[in-house]
Amino acid sequence: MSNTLKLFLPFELKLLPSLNKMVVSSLNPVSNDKILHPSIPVIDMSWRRDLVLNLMVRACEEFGFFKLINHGVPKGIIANMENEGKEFFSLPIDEKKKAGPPNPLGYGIRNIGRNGDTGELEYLLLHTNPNSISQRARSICKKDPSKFSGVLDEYVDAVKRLACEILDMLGEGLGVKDKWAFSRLLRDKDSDSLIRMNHYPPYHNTAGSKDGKGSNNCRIGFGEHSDPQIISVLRSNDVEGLQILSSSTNGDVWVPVVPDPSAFFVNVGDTLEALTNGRFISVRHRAMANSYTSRYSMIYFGAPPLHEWISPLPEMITPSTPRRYKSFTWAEYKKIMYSLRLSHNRLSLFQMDDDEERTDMISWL
Ligand SMILES: C=C1C[C@]23C[C@@]1(O)CC[C@H]2[C@@]12CC[C@H](O)[C@@](C)(C(=O)O1)[C@H]2[C@@H]3C(=O)O
Ligand SMILES: O=C(O)CCC(=O)C(=O)O
Ligand SMILES: [Fe+2]
Repeated sequence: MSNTLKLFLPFELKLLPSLNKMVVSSLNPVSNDKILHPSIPVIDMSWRRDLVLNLMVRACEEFGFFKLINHGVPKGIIANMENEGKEFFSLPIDEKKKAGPPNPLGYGIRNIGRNGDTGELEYLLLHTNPNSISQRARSICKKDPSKFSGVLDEYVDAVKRLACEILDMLGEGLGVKDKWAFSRLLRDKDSDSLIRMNHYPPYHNTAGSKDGKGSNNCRIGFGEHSDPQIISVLRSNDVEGLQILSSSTNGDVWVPVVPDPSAFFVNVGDTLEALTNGRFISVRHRAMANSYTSRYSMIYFGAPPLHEWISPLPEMITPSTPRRYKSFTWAEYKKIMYSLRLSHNRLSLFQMDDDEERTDMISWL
């Protein structure tokens, strides 16, 4: 039995008795072959703490992604947030455009970033700072800006708390001396964290099936990328679309994430990959717009303050795992990421070259 299978046994058993793979249809537009997909780790926050720590670390090492259930965020807070998003996206386009164009914050439609990326979506991208939210609320929700900012602040507060709890567990699970090393960056009053609400409007495929499930004629809602921050906590309504890229012996496969509105999905971001010296992987993912129903997602991107230096933690550097990434400030990383296309592997620009790695090894010894 593989280590992975042993580790994810509680939920693997529910899926398949003896294999860590499920046979499902690929949603990849270029292939409709039946392929083997690894199943996505599910972690129940009500399990024993030591088990949760262990599973989280393994999920971040193997997938950079996991589903979290029994997370403790009240349903009402989530429902209020989803309703604010739905209300905003149902406004006439001219009204919505008053909250844009994105700079990068604000309302955007189809255009993603500054370098020509597009997708079948509209979105609101906001800073999580309550002052920034209340200022933006004036152009987003003219009817009741203080209700809008109240709902967002409450959601951000709850999801940030969850993100910090996850990061503390990861720190402890990794055996990092300073187990608050990750969460401190999000708790900092100058943290550059963001909140994003995405709406993928129904895409009507007259040639395909009407339920949006049988069609192979998908459109990209949000193209392939990794999230640049430390951690992303995503929640969507009950409509499929999110896919993660998983590397296996068969090559890379797009694994469809079965939607679960009662759960959160957690992504490792580029910055956490750098902090863990590549032990955790920043998962590449995308969202498809292939349904007859609107898909709504909301994502909290936990980020460090702009001036913060990001370097692999000392415990993550050993003779068998030499230093992989150079130090950078979050401001520097952001500047580079905004000069690049969505799909660019921007963290690779900060990889140590062989000479630097050798010098670092010598100073370590
Ligand atoms: C094309 C771009 C959009 C993005 C900034 C970038 O230049 C490359 C990263 C993109 C991304 C992906 C994750 C988040 O949705 C996001 C807000 C982020 O921090 O990095 C977006 C950026 C964006 O939409 O502004
Ligand atoms: O909408 C989704 O499920 C994913 C969106 C995403 O990856 C992002 O906004 O960075
Ligand atoms: Fe993303």
